[in-house]
Amino acid sequence: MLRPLRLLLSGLKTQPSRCCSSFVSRMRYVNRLKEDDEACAAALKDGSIFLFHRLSPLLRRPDARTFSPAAFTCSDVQLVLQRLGSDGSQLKEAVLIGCSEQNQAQFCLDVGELDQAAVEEASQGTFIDLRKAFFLLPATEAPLVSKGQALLRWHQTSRFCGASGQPTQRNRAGSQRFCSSSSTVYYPKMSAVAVALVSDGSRCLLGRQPSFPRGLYSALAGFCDMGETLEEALCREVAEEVGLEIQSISYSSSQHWPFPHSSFMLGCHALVSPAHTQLSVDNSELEDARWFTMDEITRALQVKAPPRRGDPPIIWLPPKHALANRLIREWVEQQRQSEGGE
Ligand SMILES: NC(=O)c1ccc[n+]([C@@H]2O[C@H](COP(=O)([O-])OP(=O)(O)OC[C@H]3O[C@@H](n4cnc5c(N)ncnc54)[C@H](O)[C@@H]3O)[C@@H](O)[C@H]2O)c1
Ligand SMILES: [Mg+2]
Repeated sequence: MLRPLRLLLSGLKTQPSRCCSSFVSRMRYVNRLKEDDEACAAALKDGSIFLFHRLSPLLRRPDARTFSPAAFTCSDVQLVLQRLGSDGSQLKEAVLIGCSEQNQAQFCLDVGELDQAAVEEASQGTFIDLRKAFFLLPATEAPLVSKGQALLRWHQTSRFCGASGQPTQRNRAGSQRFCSSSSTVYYPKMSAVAVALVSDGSRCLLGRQPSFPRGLYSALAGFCDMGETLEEALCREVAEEVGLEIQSISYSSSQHWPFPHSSFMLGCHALVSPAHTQLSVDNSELEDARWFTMDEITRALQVKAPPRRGDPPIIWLPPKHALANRLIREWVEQQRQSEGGE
């Protein structure tokens, strides 16, 4: 039977098209939802929604060892909201996060004005602070939750225009906010952070801030200043924090880091001249910085969990989710390859 044209057109709007590779069509679909409020509202009806309570994501435990972010359908969320006495209009506050490989639009929604325990009971999950949740989740799922939280936080802190002081209005997807008084469009922001794993050829340099848990050492990092290149930021931060000059900077990879407020981490490897490895640590920034041998790093990588109170002191490294961990592992691999090649 022929479908009416209106239905065909609405179908085109609410599903990724099938003309290109599935990745391309998903990316174009998400882009369309950001620009078309009507298509976005329709996509929400068929989409999945991740709930947050005052920026803490709702997680479920499919089994004793696994945590996963709870994904709800729009009608599930409506039921939960209705059970708790809400009229469901909050659903309009949902923010688009992306699109799953199953072509389903993904949204996040903060239900912070409802009673936390009541939502947990109705949805059979637990709201867990992102600082904990991020590391409980598999590395494949943590970025989705951290992106959702970052977008929700941005909306909560961007309600007014910096130029006119008037309230801003969001589009349906939540990908931008607009001030009709000053005609300013605001987009979600990230701060760029440069991270360097510095090596002298046989050792690597790690430091710790006073706020780090006991025994944790990480790669040197710092926020990029306005107008700086990545390379300039890395050279400045290493000079400021440990008094060394670096060279041979090579880019590794990047990640979104939700702590404390949405940073865009850019990870690099760098070298110091073996003749200039004497550290001069700025104790206003770092409590300690040291050179670590390959043996020390290999041992530290084997530490599976942070030491508990009363445990003997040990050195441990950032968890797998962190870019610093990746840089350290890449360095170990490079060392192994160069030892094998000698
Ligand atoms: N994912 C990872 O592997 C990884 C590794 C290292 C650091 N980090 C993160 O990188 C971030 C920056 O590292 P850092 O603390 O060494 O930076 P840093 O050395 O630049 O020192 C932080 C200080 O810089 C100032 N600052 C300048 N611009 C800022 C901005 N846009 N936002 C906030 N503060 C700003 C503040 O005074 C702040 O206290 C931290 O949030 C840390 O969590 C992540
Ligand atoms: Mg720093």
